[in-house]
Amino acid sequence: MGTALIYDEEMTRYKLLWVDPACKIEVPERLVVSYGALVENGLADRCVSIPVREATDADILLVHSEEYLEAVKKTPYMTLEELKEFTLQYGDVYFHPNIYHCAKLALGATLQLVDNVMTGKVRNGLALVRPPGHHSMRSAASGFCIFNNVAIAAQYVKQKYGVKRVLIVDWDIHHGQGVQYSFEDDPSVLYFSWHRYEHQKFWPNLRESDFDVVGKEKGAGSTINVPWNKVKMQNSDYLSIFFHVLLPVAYEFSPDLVLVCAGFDSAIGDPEGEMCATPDIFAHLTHLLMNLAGGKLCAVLEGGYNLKSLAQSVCQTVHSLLGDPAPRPANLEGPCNSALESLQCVRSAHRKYWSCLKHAADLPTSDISTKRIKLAEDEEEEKLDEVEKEKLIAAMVWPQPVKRVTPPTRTAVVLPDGVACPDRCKHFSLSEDPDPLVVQKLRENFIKDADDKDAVTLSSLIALVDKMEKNEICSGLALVRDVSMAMRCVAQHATTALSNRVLVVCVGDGIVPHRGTDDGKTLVVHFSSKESEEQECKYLIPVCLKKGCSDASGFIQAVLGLLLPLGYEYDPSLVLLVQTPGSGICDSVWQQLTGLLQGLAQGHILVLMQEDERTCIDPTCSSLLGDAAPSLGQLHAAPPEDVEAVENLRQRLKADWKLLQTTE
Ligand SMILES: COCC(O)(O)CCCCCNCCCN
Ligand SMILES: [Zn+2]
Repeated sequence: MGTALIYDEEMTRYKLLWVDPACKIEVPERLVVSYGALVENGLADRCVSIPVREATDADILLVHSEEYLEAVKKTPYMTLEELKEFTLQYGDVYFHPNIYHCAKLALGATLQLVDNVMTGKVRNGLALVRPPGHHSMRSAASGFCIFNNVAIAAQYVKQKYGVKRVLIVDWDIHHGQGVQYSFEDDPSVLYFSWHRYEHQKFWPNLRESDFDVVGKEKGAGSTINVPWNKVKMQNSDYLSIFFHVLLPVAYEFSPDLVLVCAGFDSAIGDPEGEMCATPDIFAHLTHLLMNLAGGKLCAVLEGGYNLKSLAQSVCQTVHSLLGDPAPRPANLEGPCNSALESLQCVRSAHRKYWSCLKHAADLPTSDISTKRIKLAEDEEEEKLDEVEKEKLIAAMVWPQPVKRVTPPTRTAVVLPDGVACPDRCKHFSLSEDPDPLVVQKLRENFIKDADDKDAVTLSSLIALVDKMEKNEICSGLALVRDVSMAMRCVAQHATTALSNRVLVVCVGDGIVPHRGTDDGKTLVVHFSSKESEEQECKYLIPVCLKKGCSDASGFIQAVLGLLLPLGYEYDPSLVLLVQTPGSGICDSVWQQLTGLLQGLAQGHILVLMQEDERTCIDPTCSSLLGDAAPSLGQLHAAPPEDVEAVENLRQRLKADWKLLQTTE
């Protein structure tokens, strides 16, 4: 299934008609450069183009009041003076004779996207719209917003499709208070927002944007606010919040649909956000959400005012929606102290609502928190006047995102004779006879007793890994007689011949290679049900789960809160995913794991399985080909000893792996 792109240039036909410093950044060029970049990068053509429609009164009244709608209906006929007058009653927003028409198109575009995803015409999509929506309230416009596109979309799908649970992820740098107010007592809509806050000093300056506002009555726990109390947040800060707050809760909640308030003012260069996360981070944020809700994801443009980083961020998002491998998450180091403080506060505020956070630490008591100590340079910066600051931010530079080309072959498979090659995969076998020297070396190193057939298989695997290295093949699956031998052989080849870093993820009670873990060339994470006899060290991490991988909740929480942070910080060039017999892992959990790991190593993942594991071939290939994994359903509480085990492991390892930190 494809990716929808919904855009109409009519939505560029309104703008600020008078002087207002607060609104001058919201310009039509925002849409023009975003759509233009999608066309220029050949992304628009790869999407399914869906026409916008005008929202009806009924659509608008799902969230807004009659009196507000009636008032807005009058604006097309107002003089300039009347428009200015009308605008004064609201904050940081402006009206224009054509903005009501455009607001109906923006909402209509959003609902068209939702309809096409819910009816299965497309898997996911992006609506490129303005005016944005997440600040507008039942009876008030606010923050450039007229109708609350995403809030209305959530009510719309509940009403029209009987959707039980909707997740709204708001990665715009402003708090979408309008969305929060619409669902604060509604447990069926989980609203997550991070936002520049600076202890309430940043717009919209609301007390209810802080981490301890969690929703009301039945909705308690279904509002997650992550305040950024400092600017210059980076990729590591954003990913830490995904790994240790949003994803664990989202998987427990198990939404039927994911809506994204896709504001890109959280990217570097933006005058509003003043953050330092680079546009390629949206490739990962999008990818990490794409295995929820069976892949049903609707992204709707909100903010984003640096035309360069906006265009790049929009392209990164659409690349991921199309299933293109994400760029490697380079140079992640770990969250800054302020982000860590917010992380700890949010996890503590929500531990009584979400079993995945039950073991979260208390609120930070440290009085050295960034709250009270105004660091010298901050005061220094504050002295800079607005104009100076804007010049500094506009002058910010960052690396051009790497080109994201999908290799000619998406998934290659090495199968025993007689096993059919799944659709859309390419059967991989040695084009010519294996090089006798290679076979000789293999025999010496790996195949003492085994027969020549192994030699052929192993040399096929080496050839396959070489082609992945050259980006001719993206991912691979191999069924082998002896997975441990194959694992050691591939790991050795990849680390020595190709001088790469290899992340080896072992699932099941099989044998684990010890090689390569001391020099950091290999990072082995081994999930099993048995206490390991292996000596744990920085690069050899045994994860013992009571019920092994058979308990979906315990396993997936270990993947989200431990394996992904490790993998992203390690940043391998190849992922080796090995399933040894007796893992007990079920297909849908295995597919979630395979899907999530493709955010690493530009999607270069090689799956090794025992040759008699025939039932696993199709689900594995489906995931390797980029299909969304099936939803796991609402997750019950993980076995306490498993949560404990992962928590203890995180505490022990966080000195070496900064992305594992969840407390100051
Ligand atoms: C949903 O709209 C997207 C948005 O969240 O980006 C709107 C931001 C309004 C920002 C209002 N203050 C501007 C002050 C200028 N220095
Ligand atoms: Zn914003």
